[in-house]
Amino acid sequence: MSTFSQIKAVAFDLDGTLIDSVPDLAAATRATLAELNLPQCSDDLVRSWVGNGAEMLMRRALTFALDTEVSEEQLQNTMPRFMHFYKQNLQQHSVLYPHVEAVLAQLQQAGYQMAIVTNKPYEFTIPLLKAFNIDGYFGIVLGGDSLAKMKPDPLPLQHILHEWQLQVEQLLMVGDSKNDILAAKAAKVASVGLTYGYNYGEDIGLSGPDAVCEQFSEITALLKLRDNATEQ
Ligand SMILES: O=C(O)COP(=O)(O)O
Ligand SMILES: [Mg+2]
Repeated sequence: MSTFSQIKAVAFDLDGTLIDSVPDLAAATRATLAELNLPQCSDDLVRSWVGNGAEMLMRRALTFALDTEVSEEQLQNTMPRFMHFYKQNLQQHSVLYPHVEAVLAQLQQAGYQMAIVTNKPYEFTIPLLKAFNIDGYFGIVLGGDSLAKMKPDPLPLQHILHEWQLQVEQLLMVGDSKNDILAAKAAKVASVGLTYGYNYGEDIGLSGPDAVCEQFSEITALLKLRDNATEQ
């Protein structure tokens, strides 16, 4: 029996999995640093800082710009400015990755339950899903601040298992970061690692997901769905 044969529900990561959000995260980071008269950062640097939520992104940005550990006070003073700038432009430059919409539609049609498990703050997650018109696919949406702990902690996936009364063999986590794979392993659910996203510049295969995909459309083949998502 294949690892994926009993899957009934899929939990998707958001940034670097469904949406290439770095351009807008980077713009908000730069606007925040500019306001503080601090040195600027490239999209590539920001890409290497994404993965542990907005606060950690800003902590990494400030540590880079100040060239020293940032104080808790400075971080807490800066966060509202970053949140303000990002909220203003959540999807100006961000895009859905290829085939995302078609695959989600196909999975929905095939009867899979779908959820979002992101480390992004919840207040940004819903507007972003709505902006790309994919919010209707997800029965549960968890942001990094929705529960007491975020990925790589297993809590968000355990929450989904509990809410949907699933056995561990029935849930699949799909993500681009080792935080997704570690969370899946800790929750004892299967995982797929995507190579095109953000993983601190590391090879996602090194985290040991059950499968590695180069494109989102490969998920349908893993779940043995007829692959018509990309046949248009
Ligand atoms: O906001 C982040 O740092 C990462 O978000 P993600 O969990 O959707 O990849
Ligand atoms: Mg991600």
